[in-house]
Amino acid sequence: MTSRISGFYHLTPLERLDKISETVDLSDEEKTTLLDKGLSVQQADQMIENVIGTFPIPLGIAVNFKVNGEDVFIPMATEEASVVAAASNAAKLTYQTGGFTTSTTGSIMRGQIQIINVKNPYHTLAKIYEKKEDIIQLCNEQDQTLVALGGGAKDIEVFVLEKNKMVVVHVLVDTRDAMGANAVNTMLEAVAPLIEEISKAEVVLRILSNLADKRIVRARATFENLFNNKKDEVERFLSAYKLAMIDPYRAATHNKGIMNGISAVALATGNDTRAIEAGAHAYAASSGVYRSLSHWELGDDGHIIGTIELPLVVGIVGGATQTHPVAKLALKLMKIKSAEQLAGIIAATGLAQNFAALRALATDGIQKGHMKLHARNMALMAGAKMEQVDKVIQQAAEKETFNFDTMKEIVESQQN
Ligand SMILES: CC(C)(COP(=O)([O-])OP(=O)([O-])OC[C@H]1O[C@@H](n2cnc3c(N)ncnc32)[C@H](O)[C@@H]1OP(=O)([O-])[O-])[C@@H](O)C(=O)NCCC(=O)NCCSC(=O)C[C@@](C)(O)CC(=O)[O-]
Ligand SMILES: NC(=O)C1=CN([C@@H]2O[C@H](COP(=O)(O)OP(=O)(O)OC[C@H]3O[C@@H](n4cnc5c(N)ncnc54)[C@H](OP(=O)(O)O)[C@@H]3O)[C@@H](O)[C@H]2O)C=CC1
Repeated sequence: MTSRISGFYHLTPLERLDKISETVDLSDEEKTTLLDKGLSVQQADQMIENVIGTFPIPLGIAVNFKVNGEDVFIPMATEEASVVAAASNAAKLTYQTGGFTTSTTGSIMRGQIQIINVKNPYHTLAKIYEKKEDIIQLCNEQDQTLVALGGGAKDIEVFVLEKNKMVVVHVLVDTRDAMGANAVNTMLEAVAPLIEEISKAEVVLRILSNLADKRIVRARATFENLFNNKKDEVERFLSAYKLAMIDPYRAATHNKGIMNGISAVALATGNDTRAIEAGAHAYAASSGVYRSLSHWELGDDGHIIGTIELPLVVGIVGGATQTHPVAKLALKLMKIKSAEQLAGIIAATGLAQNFAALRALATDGIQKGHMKLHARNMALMAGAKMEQVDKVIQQAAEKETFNFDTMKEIVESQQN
């Protein structure tokens, strides 16, 4: 199987699906699910409240990815043009240098229990640690499945916030292949009365933390030096990264570019994109200054070496991962066997996304590539009918501009 398919984007959606089906066995029913709207109103009505319909967004496939030695087609759900093209374009430049290599620190989530108006916080801290085993045992009584899978509550950490007379207990829970929020929150609510008994004070918050700093994923890759060793372009690329390390205004956009890739795969697999984004941005600020989640260095051979590290809390069970039919298919397309494997692929996609953006910004600028692909949206926005779009774009290309005003002029001239 190879994910390196040149010109994949010239195929029709059905031809792309057939191509992928050559290596991932998809039934006709599964193909229909993907090509139809993917989620029925009846299914949606089982997932959230007050359902009146569904909100389908495009599902693309990033090609050219090799992650930990395995070729993989990566499903990306996004409304933004050029994101899938960018990820594929960047991955292409790593295909011959070994692709992406990833690692994870495990699947430990932090659950927080906040205790207020604590008279003697340090005395309370000591008493809580003395009862650690009771706390852990009571947590694990809430989720036999998780414990049977080798997961469950493993440890606690206690913090004194002296100024506010608060003590915060962190329960460290291994949630295995689940994102784990529901599992952790259930444990915290069950153990809160015991914490109040030990501390002789009032518990308020019992909720997991999205700053999952014990569930860090790292990815690295070497990108062929497409600048043909043009020194100035390599320097421009690296200067764009360095700005994102020292300037929060730039770092916010730099990391948004990374999340274009990360959130698209997270959404496609039914994961909680808000939880992932909250954790990523909190981690980006954890040094005290909000900065880039990725790092870029010049390799000996002139290639550019990229690395990324961030908390990436994803599940392959729980949440919508198994209830949304397309999410299940997205996991099948990537042949996912564990949450850690999925997290690695997602981190690799974010790194690729970042390379493509920095490369465009350091050379032609983002608009040249982005607007060429965004043109279809602009033509439709300017009032073009579906059958008109290709002709409108052709005329816009002749004028070498894809802005709304030009599109509107072209559409109106064609319709008169
Ligand atoms: C857009 C490209 C890829 C064109 O780049 P190009 O060099 O014109 O592409 P190419 O024709 O040489 O093709 C190279 C490969 O790109 C892919 N590719 C090429 N065209 C397509 C297409 N139509 N559909 C799908 N895939 C496509 C495809 O894999 C292709 O390989 P091939 O199939 O030829 O062997 C390039 O200009 C690019 O990567 N630009 C960056 C775009 C980007 O980053 N978009 C994200 C949105 S902008 C944003 O929100 C993030 C940002 C910018 O703010 C972040 C930041 O500030 O850091
Ligand atoms: N701040 C946040 O991020 C919050 C997020 N959420 C939401 O919580 C949901 C995710 O919570 P989560 O607990 O994962 O969801 P679920 O409770 O749906 O699924 C987790 C449960 O699945 C069972 N399970 C079966 N197989 C496995 C396995 N291999 N590994 C791990 N668990 C397994 C476990 O035990 P058992 O069967 O005993 O349950 C586990 O408790 C998401 O929808 C998210 O949006 C909710 C609140 C806050």
